[in-house]
Amino acid sequence: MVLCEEGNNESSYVVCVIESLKKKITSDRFGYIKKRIEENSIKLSPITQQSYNLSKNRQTTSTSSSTDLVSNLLTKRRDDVLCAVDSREASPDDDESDNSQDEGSSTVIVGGNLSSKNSDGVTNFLPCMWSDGMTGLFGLYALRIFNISNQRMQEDQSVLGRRRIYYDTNCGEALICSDSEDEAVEDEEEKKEFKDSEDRIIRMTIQECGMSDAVLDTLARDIERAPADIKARYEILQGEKPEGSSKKVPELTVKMEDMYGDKDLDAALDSFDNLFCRRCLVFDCKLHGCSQDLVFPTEKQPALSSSDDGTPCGIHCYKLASKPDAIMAIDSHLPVDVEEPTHSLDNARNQIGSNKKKLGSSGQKTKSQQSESSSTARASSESSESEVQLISNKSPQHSPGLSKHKIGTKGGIKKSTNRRIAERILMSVKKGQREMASSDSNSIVNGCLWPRDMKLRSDTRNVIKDSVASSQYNTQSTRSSRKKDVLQMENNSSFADAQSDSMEDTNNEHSATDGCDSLRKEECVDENICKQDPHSRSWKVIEQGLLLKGLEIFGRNSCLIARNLLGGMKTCTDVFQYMNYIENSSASGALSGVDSLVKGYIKVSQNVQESLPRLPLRKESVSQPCGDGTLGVPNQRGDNYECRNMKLLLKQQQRVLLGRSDVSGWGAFLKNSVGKHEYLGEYTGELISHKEADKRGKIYDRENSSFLFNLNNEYVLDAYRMGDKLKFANHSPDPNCYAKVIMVAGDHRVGIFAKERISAGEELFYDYRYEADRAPAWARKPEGSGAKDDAQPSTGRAKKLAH
Ligand SMILES: C[S@@+](CC[C@H](N)C(=O)[O-])C[C@H]1O[C@@H](n2cnc3c(N)ncnc32)[C@H](O)[C@@H]1O
Repeated sequence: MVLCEEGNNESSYVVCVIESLKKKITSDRFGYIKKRIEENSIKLSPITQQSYNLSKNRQTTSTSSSTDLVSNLLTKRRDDVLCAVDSREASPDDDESDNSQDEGSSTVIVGGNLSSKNSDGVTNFLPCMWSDGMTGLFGLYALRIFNISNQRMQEDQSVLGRRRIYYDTNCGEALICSDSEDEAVEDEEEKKEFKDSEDRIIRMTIQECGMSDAVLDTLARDIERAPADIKARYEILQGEKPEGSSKKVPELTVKMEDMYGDKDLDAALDSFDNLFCRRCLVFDCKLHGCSQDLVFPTEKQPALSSSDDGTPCGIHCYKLASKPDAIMAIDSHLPVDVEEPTHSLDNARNQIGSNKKKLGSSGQKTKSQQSESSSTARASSESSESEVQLISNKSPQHSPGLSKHKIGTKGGIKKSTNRRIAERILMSVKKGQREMASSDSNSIVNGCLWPRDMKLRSDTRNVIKDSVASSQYNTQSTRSSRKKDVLQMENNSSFADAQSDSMEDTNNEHSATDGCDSLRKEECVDENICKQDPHSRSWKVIEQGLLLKGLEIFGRNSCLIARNLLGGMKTCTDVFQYMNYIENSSASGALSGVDSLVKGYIKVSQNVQESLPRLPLRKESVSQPCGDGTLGVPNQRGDNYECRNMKLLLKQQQRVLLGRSDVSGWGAFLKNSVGKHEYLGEYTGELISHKEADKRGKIYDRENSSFLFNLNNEYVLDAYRMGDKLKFANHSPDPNCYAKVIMVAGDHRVGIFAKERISAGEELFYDYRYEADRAPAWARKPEGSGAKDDAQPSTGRAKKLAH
């Protein structure tokens, strides 16, 4: 420490003291950081070494066998993404590439092998481009099913909640735009916290030089606060730590530990592994609950056949259900930290909870414990990334890598832990089998739902209740813009339709045990299905739809389908049994509706060459016409009504082209002619809150270009930055299309349908249904047109409304 001489000038003495304190703090800080870097590099070295070994091992293995898909995995993934991006950029005007926007919105980016087109010309694995150019960075790790859940902006990410950032018309640079004075003031007034280092300078300087005005002034100048604040802070500090009790040098060290102790590398990595959502690319994603397991095409198992390495994907894996002895093998197969299957979000959340707890209690743990737990967590997380292949990759060449990994992981595990895990899994499996048996018999005797179905049913009902309640709320409401803004669902036949479409039992709000017929119309669309095998009976239409999608994406891999698409709904065993049931059902006539679709997919997926990356199937080759009675439901409205959800789910949409509109800017045009009520496609976009929408709307209104669509009383779709081509459909009071909010797999989604027969090449219009008091001139209904506006007056921004 520099020695300061007390002289006449008190102020320069104080400055000298402060400077020397700062130097001391800085050097302590450097020392501490250096120490932590060294510690962390020691901790990291086994991990990096292990990754290096794995990668090296794969490389060696792949040289010995050309069939190994995981050869030089890291380079391959990088190259794949670059290729995909290149191919997209190469053909901007290509007709097929037009379609890529459509496809892009439902694209599943599955690590590498982002093939842009298959031989049938069906584009499937194209990267969703982030407007901010993040694809290159995150594309490798993102599994994104944009269409299914769109993208929910978190409140804390709110553009307005932070710094009022908007995006310019070129979709590129952000505009910083403060449009709310109140919020700006609020931000300014936010109290600045004192840093630990500032606290120490205040305390030590005053202890050294006293608390004269000159000292306070100098400190105030240095720390950029008011002298009164410095004084108040010192008093607080004194209250926290009575004078005289502080021992200067040790305190400094302890303080450093406090300051940086929580910035532990393990904790950070744990957070990343467990809390970072790889779909939305944010931490603590509310939509997906946690980080998603990653899936790569190399994981895709072909037919469930002999070469299976027997590694179960979790306690509900069909491999365990069919062969309980296999549990003993888990000892050497399961990643150490896998205590629960990742079949449901709940489980995942629980896992997060426990991880959080682990982090929270890190103070009680020793460092080595922390290190061990986190590296095992990482190991399990890694298993969700590349090591998911462990589950599915059956190539014998890959096995050595796998076993290496296991050995590496196992190194830090005590045998007793393994035994405990195995015992727990054994118990769970037995319990599961007991429950399965009893619920099965119950369902046969009473003809009612399985317990799991009951839960789902009640969950679904809650969702519906919420929707109905909120729609009632909305129709009654005159309280706020939001309430008036959203769908008038109850009065609105469209939403009632939408509900009855997928949730026929909304009105049957009796007890869940009222009998299966009334409750299960939704899942047992086909009464014949109810009478069939229990495997089929318990499958809802939406679950079957997801299974179809799963077969299309992963092939016949029950582990991956269950985990990625049917989490919380069906287990791996359920999927496996159902697929077997379908496959073994003899005559094609014995299967109806979706069952035969599933069979088609199973059949085709078996034929897909195993060595190729996923080949997208032509939907037309396996789909069957709807509304012809194959679903067992009379064609109630004669307009393919009952297929709407499925069409949305399966993206069976029309080709839409982009062109210069007859009315304004760009417009959407239909490539082929369609009949009345035909499903044309989906209006997709970012899923944002109404608050966010109102804030963005201000900017959009200024630009006279809004892509906001009112989805429900919680969310608005904003297609400004991303969305399907249908977002370019313009408004007309006498349109040829209409928009409808439909419940699909528990999500509200917007479908655009033909209001009449539309010829090929026609421009598509629908009525934006802007509220009268907010509609721009071009969307106002002509005076005396007699058109009744059922929208309530409100104060928010104009948003499109469904019928
Ligand atoms: C969803 S965008 C439709 C695509 C738009 N034409 C474009 O080029 O981006 C909605 C915007 O298109 C314009 N628009 C849509 N229908 C219109 C109409 N009938 N007359 C004038 N402008 C219209 C308005 O500026 C509106 O905000």
